[in-house]
Amino acid sequence: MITVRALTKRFGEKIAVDQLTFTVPPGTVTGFLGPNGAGKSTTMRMLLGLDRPTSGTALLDGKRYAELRWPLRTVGALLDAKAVHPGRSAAKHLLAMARSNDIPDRRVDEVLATVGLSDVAGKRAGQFSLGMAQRLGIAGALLGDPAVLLFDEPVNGLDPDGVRWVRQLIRSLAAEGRTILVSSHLMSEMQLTADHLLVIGKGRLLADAPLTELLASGAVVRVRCADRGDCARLAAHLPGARVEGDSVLVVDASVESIGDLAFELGIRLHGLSEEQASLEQAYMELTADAVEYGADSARKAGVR
Ligand SMILES: Nc1ncnc2c1ncn2[C@@H]1O[C@H](COP(=O)(O)OP(=O)(O)OP(=O)(O)O)[C@@H](O)[C@H]1O
Repeated sequence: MITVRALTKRFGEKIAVDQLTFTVPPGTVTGFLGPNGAGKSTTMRMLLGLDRPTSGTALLDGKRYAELRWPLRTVGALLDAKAVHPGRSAAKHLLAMARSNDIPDRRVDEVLATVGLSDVAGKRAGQFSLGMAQRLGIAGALLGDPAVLLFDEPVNGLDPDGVRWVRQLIRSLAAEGRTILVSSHLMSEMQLTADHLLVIGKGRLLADAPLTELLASGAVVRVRCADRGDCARLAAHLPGARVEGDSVLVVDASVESIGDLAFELGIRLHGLSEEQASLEQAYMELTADAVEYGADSARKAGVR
């Protein structure tokens, strides 16, 4: 279980994480989603004792990282796959980690087999491709058989086979009852991996909901008008409605209420249907104001 309470991190004037509160229960994959610079890595670093919170708490199974006698046996993490001594072999690297946490040496061979690196155990980590380095990082995370696992952008830079492998591994680790927090800036990736989503923007929590609920919240009613000119007239009566060609798109409204409204206004309709917005759309809407260097902020700043 991960418990984060009013967690805040300032770097000088900049607030990277702002009063973040959430819990991550065991047995499910929780996606930690937000645009670049949203504060995902900083939150994970505070959970791992690598950054000190300005205020608030970040707990792993009820304890701060610094209170854990053998941290690798409670929490495994993949943060920066390339942060490995380049001259050390994969096996030596893992052996050093194991011994520092009183983990039996045999775990090294076990985790190397789990991630498919047994054949290159003696090869220097500096010669590893990004995909291999990522697998080595995951082996290190699994070494202490921890109940809590943190993965920061685990599929970044992987080929399609690697991506599929990481996804399956993460799902199976959750099925074993572990607590899994996995960050990404890609909704499409989270849609395939996570059961539950924490969405953050500019350090603040924007959504904490099951994937299915976020999908439902993106429902849109599409109204096709027989006469295009009527679209604008209908949209004017519906807050938040948007005209798109011969259609009006409306969020948070029922087909019945829109049908009745069109009837009252004497507008002929050629179509009235409920559509599921893609998760990508729901995410874009949630984070529209929270993107640090997105197209939108560039536009607001007058950049073309
Ligand atoms: N050591 C630091 N000193 C100053 N500012 C920092 C530091 N670390 C992070 N930040 C700032 O804090 C904010 C959050 O960064 P963070 O890396 O946590 O975001 P993120 O959601 O992980 O983004 P990304 O997907 O780009 O890694 C950013 O604006 C970043 O520039």
